[in-house]
Amino acid sequence: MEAILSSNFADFGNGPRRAITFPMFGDGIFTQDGEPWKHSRDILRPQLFHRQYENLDVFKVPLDDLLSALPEKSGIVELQSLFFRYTLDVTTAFLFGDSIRSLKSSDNATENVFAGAFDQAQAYVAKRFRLSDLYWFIGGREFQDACKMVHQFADKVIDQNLAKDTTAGNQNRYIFLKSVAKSCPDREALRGQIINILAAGRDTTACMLSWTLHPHVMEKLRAEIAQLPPIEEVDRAALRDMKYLQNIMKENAEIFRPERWDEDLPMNQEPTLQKWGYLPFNGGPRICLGMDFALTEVAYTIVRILQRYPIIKLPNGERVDVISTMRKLARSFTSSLRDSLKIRPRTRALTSDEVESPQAIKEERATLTTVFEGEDPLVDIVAVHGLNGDAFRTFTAEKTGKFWLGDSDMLPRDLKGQCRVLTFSYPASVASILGRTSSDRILQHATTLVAELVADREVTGALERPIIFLCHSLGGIIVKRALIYSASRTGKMIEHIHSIYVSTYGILFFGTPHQGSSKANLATFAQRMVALVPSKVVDTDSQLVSALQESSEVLQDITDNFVPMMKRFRICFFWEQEKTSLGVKWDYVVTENSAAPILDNTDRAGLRNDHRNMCRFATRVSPGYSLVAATVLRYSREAPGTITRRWVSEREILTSMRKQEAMELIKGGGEMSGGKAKQ
Ligand code: HEM
Repeated sequence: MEAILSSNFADFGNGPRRAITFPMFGDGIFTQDGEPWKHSRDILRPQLFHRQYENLDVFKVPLDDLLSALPEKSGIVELQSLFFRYTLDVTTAFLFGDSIRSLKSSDNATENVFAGAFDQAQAYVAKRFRLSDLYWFIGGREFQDACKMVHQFADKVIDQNLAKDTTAGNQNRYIFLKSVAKSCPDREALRGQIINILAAGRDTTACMLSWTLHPHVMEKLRAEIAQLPPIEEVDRAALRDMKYLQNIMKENAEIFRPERWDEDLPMNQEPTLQKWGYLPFNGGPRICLGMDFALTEVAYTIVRILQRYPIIKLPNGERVDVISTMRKLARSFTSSLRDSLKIRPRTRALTSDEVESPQAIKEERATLTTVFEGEDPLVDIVAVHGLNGDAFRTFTAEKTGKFWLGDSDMLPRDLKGQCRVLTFSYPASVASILGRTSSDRILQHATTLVAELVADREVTGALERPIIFLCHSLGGIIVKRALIYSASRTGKMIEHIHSIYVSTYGILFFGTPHQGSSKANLATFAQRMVALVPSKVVDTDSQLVSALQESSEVLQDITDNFVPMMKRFRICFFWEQEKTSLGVKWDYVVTENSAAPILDNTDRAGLRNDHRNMCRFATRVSPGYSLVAATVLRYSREAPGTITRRWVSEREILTSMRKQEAMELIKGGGEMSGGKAKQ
């Protein structure tokens, strides 16, 4: 490869490429060789320099159009075809200064007729490539008409854009077309360059986008996105610093394990392989001129999509599969996904239909994600979301996308980086928790939380590090259940499970229904959660009442069992100070009485927000943020001393329990042997 692409470059030409593509591409960088090619490269190189798109402005309008073409909350969407339109829109925005906005246009609008003609002409060109020297077998009227339409449209857009007034506030805006026009002798030459770049930048980037949204990488990618500054401040440099995302973009279809790029690959052992082992953008003198542009475009698009839809999954039964057969490849020059990329994006909980499907519930696995890790952490801060919540979204401000748990400018900064922050994710739709088997489900999530935490802390050698829980809404019940479970596990073989109870120092409850000692309050809470997200937990009103009754009994039992151990923990209760729309009326989802019972030695405070938004802070000066941060900081400072002492006494207690058990065994054994001796 190195010889063909670089050292012996001059010995290899384009073969029949020019003749194959000329009817569509005309005279441009792809179809040229020798001196004309060198000249094109000289003209185009400075135009594709990263300074021209450093602030990412060129991507913004097309990206807004893409996001508005996606379902608002949840649903299934065929994304790959939207990506093809999107990359056409981005490339035209870059070339002409204004995007053709094919994503906004109706199907029969000129923009989409052009997009269709472009596809058709390109499909012919791809077929001609397969026949190589016999390319002329493929052509005919349809091909000619499609090429003509592409040229006519390009001419029209060129005319419109060249005629545009640059004095009306646009003088400083860089426009590719105008810069290239200065170096092109005539219209044909200019049109050629434009169509060549359009073809270079569209399918390639659309396919890369489709590949990058791979189900394996979502969780880790979300955590990296959560570390970004507010999206308005993100520029090309910030995207290049996203190590995991950059690795994902390098990954190929067959393997898809982005972590391998951080490993010592055999490819890195040898200088030639190092340079020539990775060739998606070609290498040598004809290396892709738009590589950096494409990587920036993909990175920014993925970040914005995942910020809007933290959960993206393939619908049940859908697979990620590369189109590898020649028949499918004939459709374009790039490898797209088999048939389509259907995904299920979600901003909120599943819709009622999806809630019903047991598969929808099963699909989501419980997981623990580390979203921040300081150098020498003194505490583990563990966030647990509530009903219909999400490990990231529950703690992310909707407008700014700020994820205050992981953002290095928010909580980690207030704790001087001396913490680890983790967030627990579990299936939390109304149907997956409330209802007849509530108690089993809550216990299942609680034990998973304990098991995941223990495993993580064991692996990182931090089993005795203090823990502070931050829990929203029903997440507080899961944490209480987890602590009850952990407290009860003292057997020799399961002592590690007990470590969560021993290490827990503080809990911040945000709108958790502690009830104010009445089951009616819990039933009301459950009913309100159902009202917020209508769901087919049950079919009839009477079933609903009895299901919620049962749920509220479960919540009540957990609360009762937790009371005796409360004095052991530092606790702060936060209640919502704003009402939530519950369909027909506005009300508190959890009342102050229930969320913040007045108890000795506990802190309590109101937060100026509604139930859903009470643990979302857009900036450090958002109402309530400093209160919450100060509480976590205070607990983090106090925790290490107390938890170290607790571990010392816990070890003594456990040792004496072991001794006691041994004594009882010996005693029991003695009686037995004594009995035998008597016989
Ligand atoms: C993921 C996206 C992309 C991939 C994988 C890719 C890949 C490639 C490859 C393999 C070539 C060499 C083609 C050949 O000579 O046979 C190439 C050339 C080229 N690419 Fe890209 N490309 C991408 C995006 C872009 C974008 C977005 C632009 C412009 C906005 C662009 C502009 C060019 C140009 C101008 C050349 C011609 C270079 C020359 O012949 O000297 N590419 N690209």
